[in-house]
Amino acid sequence: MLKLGFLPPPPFSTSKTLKSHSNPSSFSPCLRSGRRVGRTGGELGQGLGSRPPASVSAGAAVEAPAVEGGGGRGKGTGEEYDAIVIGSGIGGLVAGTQLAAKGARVLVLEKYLIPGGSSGYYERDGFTFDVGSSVMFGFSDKGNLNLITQALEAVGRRMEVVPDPTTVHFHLPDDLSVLVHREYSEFIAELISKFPHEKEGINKFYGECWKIFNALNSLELKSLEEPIYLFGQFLKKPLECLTLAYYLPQNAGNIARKFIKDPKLLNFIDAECFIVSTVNALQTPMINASMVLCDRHFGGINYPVGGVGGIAKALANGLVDKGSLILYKANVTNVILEQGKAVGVRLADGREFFSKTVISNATRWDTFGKLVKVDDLPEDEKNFQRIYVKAPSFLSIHMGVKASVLPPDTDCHHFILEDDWAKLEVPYGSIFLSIPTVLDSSLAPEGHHILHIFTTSCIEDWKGLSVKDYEAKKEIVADKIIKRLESKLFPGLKSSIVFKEVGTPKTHRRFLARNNGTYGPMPRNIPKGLLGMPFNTTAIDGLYCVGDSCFPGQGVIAVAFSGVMCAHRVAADLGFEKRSPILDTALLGLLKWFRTIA
Ligand SMILES: NC(=O)c1ccc[n+]([C@@H]2O[C@H](COP(=O)([O-])OP(=O)(O)OC[C@H]3O[C@@H](n4cnc5c(N)ncnc54)[C@H](O)[C@@H]3O)[C@@H](O)[C@H]2O)c1
Ligand SMILES: CC(C)=CCC/C(C)=C/C=C/C(C)=C/C=C/C(C)=C/C=C/C=C(C)/C=C/C=C(C)/C=C/C=C(\C)CCC=C(C)C
Repeated sequence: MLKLGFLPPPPFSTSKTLKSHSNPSSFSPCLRSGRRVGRTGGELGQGLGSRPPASVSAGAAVEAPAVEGGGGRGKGTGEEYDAIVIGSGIGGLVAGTQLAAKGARVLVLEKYLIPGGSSGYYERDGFTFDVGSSVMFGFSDKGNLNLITQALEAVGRRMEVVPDPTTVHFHLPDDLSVLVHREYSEFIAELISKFPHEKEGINKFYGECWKIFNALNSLELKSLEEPIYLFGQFLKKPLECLTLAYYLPQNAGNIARKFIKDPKLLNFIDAECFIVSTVNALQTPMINASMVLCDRHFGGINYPVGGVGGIAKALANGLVDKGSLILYKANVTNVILEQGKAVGVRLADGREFFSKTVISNATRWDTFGKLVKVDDLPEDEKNFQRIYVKAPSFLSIHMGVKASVLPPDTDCHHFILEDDWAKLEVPYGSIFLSIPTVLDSSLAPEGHHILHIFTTSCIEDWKGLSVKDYEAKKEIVADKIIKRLESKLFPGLKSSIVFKEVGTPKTHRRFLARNNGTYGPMPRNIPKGLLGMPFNTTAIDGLYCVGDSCFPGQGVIAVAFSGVMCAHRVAADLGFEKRSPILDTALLGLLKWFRTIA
């Protein structure tokens, strides 16, 4: 196993400490071979299973101080925080920790038992599973775009990481197999060897991506909604800012078509974009495509030792160290408005907490559909819903398998689309597979590997079923996917399984509070790049959004950037950073207008 030595071992979360806490979370409620822990009903009235026992406390995973008995001024017992963050996904945690590091007093309220949301973890029978995918961008020791590393450092945390020598192994129709090597030159040489007639086009398209990545990487990243910073960057780096402004409304597919003619190679570019955006290249903003297509070679993909869940735990611990608070089992049902301004939140159990600002890490559909009670949806949100719809959810299969089933030198991440390019964006059409134990063997008992298999799936496919039919359908669908993997990659896979848990879009909705299980917005049609994507401020004074329904969209590094931007804008509004109210009005008005023409 290669070890990247740039960071010392984390003081807070080795795989050992992860495993020493008993079963703190339960992403998918169904246990192996029909073993179940009872049901609590809830939104999955059809019986997906249950959360872990209520006696399992957040403190088992994070040293969170208790915030008991309501802290609201409504109850006359609590303080007014600078900011309340609803939700502890990476977006919410980065916003919270950045603010705490600037000296603000923050309260993070998380519905679930542990932090992390879709970047959380759960443990079963000695296996530590990542809830979401295990491909981590922005986790290197280089440049300005290593936002995960920087977010941890802001609260005095570091994690040991293992570099992945290959980002992803594509297994595509017509036996096209492409390995995305960490070394850019090796990847380009491999791609050119498959498409020698497109050598120039390949170099030009990926070269264009580097132009954008280098511009991004040269900037100090803060809020694009804060004029003093934005105009300052234009003065310091005019060429880079103009480059970004030029590409902001463009998509990767159009640019690829300028340089590349071979339809099969264009299909490959679609697959490159699809794995990070769940849409094809024509619908993927060029800035986002460049970010991921280059960071994987610049900083590389690096896996945190002990699992992805360690990132959220470290951020939550860091937040507490900075004198702020995180409270679990805190289900926010309302944002409290006074004279049109957000001043606090109410929980399902009736407790109220008050603050100068409220930041929602819930999806925009939930923030404006459930948490904020206004008669009419603000124009900005109508505009957002005009341009974007909910991206599909996933069916995920977490498995523990005997190590002997994997050939030696198996890569960590695979993307499989067997025989028909037309199936790329169709539910269950393609298969994502991560085997994080290839990089960190401590995640599984000796002699075993973890396989996390996922494929796009829509909640509609899982509605209206009885408990029995729902469970049976999960088994049937999972079985088909496993058979496909058996015939494409790993003969004998089924008989090597020692643990299996299947999650559906309903599981994602229930345990991660994702609206319809979605992983963020996707454009309804061909978008104008990132131009229509809302930033962090909202139409409601004092209310901000953070996470994947904000600029720049889905992905851990993307939501980390949204957290950095949000914290900067909120800090300026709270007086922790410089601001100019006149320039604010002008810039926010201009950005709003850009969104309406997107
Ligand atoms: N490797 C990867 O790239 C990878 C892996 C996992 C996840 N992801 C990405 O992470 C992104 C999501 O991050 P995010 O930060 O936007 O959101 P998130 O879904 O991870 O976190 C939101 C959090 O808010 C909580 N929450 C929601 N409503 C609440 C309420 N009313 N009260 C209290 N808590 C509430 C949820 O329980 C959850 O913990 C996804 O887009 C996904 O692509 C990426
Ligand atoms: C304001 C205006 C108007 C103008 C101005 C100009 C300028 C200055 C601009 C600027 C801009 C900027 C800064 C921007 C930024 C951006 C960014 C940072 C972005 C980022 C992005 C990212 C992303 C999108 C990411 C994503 C990722 C993901 C999603 C991932 C995923 C993964 C997976 C799923 C994996 C797969 C797996 C397998 C295959 C197994």
